[in-house]
Amino acid sequence: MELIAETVAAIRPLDEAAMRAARERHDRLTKPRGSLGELEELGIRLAGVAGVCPPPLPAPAAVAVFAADHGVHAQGVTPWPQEVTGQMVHNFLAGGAVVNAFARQVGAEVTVVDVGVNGDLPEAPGLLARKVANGTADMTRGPAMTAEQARRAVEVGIEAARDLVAAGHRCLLTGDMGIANTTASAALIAAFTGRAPDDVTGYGTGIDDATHARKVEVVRAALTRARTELPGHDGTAGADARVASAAPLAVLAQVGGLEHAAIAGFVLGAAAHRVPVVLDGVIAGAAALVAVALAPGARDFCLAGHHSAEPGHAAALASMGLRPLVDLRLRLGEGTGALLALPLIAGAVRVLHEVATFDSAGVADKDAADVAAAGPAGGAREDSAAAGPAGGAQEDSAAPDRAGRGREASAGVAAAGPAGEAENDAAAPDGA
Ligand SMILES: Cc1cc2ncn([C@H]3O[C@H](COP(=O)(O)O)[C@@H](O)[C@H]3O)c2cc1C
Ligand SMILES: O=C(O)c1cccnc1
Repeated sequence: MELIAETVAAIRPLDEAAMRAARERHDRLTKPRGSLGELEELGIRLAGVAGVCPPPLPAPAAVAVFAADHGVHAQGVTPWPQEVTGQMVHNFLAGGAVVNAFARQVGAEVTVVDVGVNGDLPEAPGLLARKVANGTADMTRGPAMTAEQARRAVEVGIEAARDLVAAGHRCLLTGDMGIANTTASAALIAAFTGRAPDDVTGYGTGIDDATHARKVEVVRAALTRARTELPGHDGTAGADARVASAAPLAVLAQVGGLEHAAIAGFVLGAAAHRVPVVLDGVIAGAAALVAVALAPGARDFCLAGHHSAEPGHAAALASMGLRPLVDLRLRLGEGTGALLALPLIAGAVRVLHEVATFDSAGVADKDAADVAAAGPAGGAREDSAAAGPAGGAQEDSAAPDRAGRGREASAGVAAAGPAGEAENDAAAPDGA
């Protein structure tokens, strides 16, 4: 079978049993229920991704920076010369970019993938030479890529994910480098979400208002042209999102970039291997729309690292129902926003491995406290009402075998390694 179809077919839903085990475990840990907010949901989802509770820590982690050039650069949508794409690749390989500093900070490995930089790059350690073309064509004048180039670039991403997972990486992060790629991102996001170009086109690396106005018109012109070449398109903006979801690769070829294609493949590959993939900013958001249109189940394997200053990013994340972990008004790309989120993801997982349960720590369970304090959260009150005032705590202390097992299991996390207790939990939830 062809690699893209094979990868899409390999993507399975989240593992419900592992998520149930994680949910139940969260409720037994020595903290008020729900007190870790979205990190609890994150830990539960990661259990579903891995199919085990607790899920593996997201380490070692690897960020893949997909680099490519854009023909639409000729339309004056960015003040930066196209050569900066290749020059930044050298900087990544020398360890001198922001992505390298942040990767060192969180212990992630950086891999740079040349999927379409205009011009030759010398071989170098850390560089995967996977050039599909010397950049895309100008999307205002014709399709950015041929169907074959788009397919091949998606495969490059799938293969990169496969190889990083095979090398032992347990969390993948997306990165990008491509001068003018926020223009292609805006076009993809407009096409897939149906939003208007002026809603989703931002200031990229930093442009003046006149350049921004031109950029919006460039996105509009590319979409208008593309509609005439997409089978089944009636030429109206209202049909964009329907056509994009029915023919994502065709839309990708019309207005996307080679790095968008590769990142879409990277997302699919991570999902097929049941490894979480942390999305960086607007370029990753646009690429993930392509991946999710190809395989809706891939969405559950995506974590939104951060909220970029580019307006299209929020539109892309909202349409996939993903909430960003951090919001620092970054507008850089390279994988920087994804890397900054990694410690939060690790924290969400570590809680499930290391935090003691009420039984094991000898802390009185919540129900007694809830009844006394009638805490502010509606959920807590509901729970105590449902469980009754006698509560799990008393029951637990009256059942030494369960308390004992709890203590032993908790210690076993450190001694026997992460998976031990989890599998027990999944097989025989404690609270049953
Ligand atoms: C020195 C430099 C380093 C970067 N690192 C990431 N980007 C980011 O900016 C580019 C997109 O912005 P636009 O669409 O406005 O050209 C991409 O290469 C992206 O990764 C950079 C841009 C520059 C100039
Ligand atoms: O959101 C991003 O990742 C981004 C924003 C501006 C420029 N480059 C990347």
